[in-house]
Amino acid sequence: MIGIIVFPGTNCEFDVQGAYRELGRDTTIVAHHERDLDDYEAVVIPGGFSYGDYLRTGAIARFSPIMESVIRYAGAGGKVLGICNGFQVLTEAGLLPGALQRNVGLSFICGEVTVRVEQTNSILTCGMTVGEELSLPINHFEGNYTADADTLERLETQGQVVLRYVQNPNGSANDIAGIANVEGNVVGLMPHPERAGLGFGLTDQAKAMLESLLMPRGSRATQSA
Ligand SMILES: NC(=O)CC[C@H](N)C(=O)O
Repeated sequence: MIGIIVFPGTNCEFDVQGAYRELGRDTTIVAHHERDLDDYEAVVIPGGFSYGDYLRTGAIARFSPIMESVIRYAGAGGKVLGICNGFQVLTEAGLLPGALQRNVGLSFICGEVTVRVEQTNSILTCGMTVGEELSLPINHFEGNYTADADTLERLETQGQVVLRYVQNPNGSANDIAGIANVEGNVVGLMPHPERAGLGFGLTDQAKAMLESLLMPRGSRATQSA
């Protein structure tokens, strides 16, 4: 069972639910005021505009009761995936380094991007192949990943950059589209794999990405490391 966390303003929870339903996986919606995550094999924080993106995107959601549980869950090795606004919440909560700032050009972008898989040591990419490229939808205003030089250096040398844009759409440092924590059990990305073909059938590569979340830790990553 996958727990999908919603805050006021989240709007991609049913996309995530629909995608996992297509994969035959059960999901439950978990409200921001709840605290219990024990029953879930993975937790997804979906996209949207939590608390209207007021103050700074993700900055209010991080104070929700459920985020204390997410921090504990991640600390115990639980799998946490943040998609778009979910990525923004994870950086605000300190579960991932850096921040997402406004896109270069200051426009909301909505379209398809090609991303390259850079690492297979994470819960998002363990069923994929390094160097594999795939097309994923994006729609965001604040997807421009930034971090100080030392953090960027650490992300690169420790293999925490899991996805990179082939053509950078938003000004993200080092073309970063998604990162993991050192352990690989917490991942955030700006593109939306759950929407890749949603309504028409998910693409095979999006399926592989979403299925990765439910693979036993280390199963494929250890083989390909
Ligand atoms: N699709 C989304 O999750 C949007 C993310 C965020 N609120 C932004 O515009 O940057």
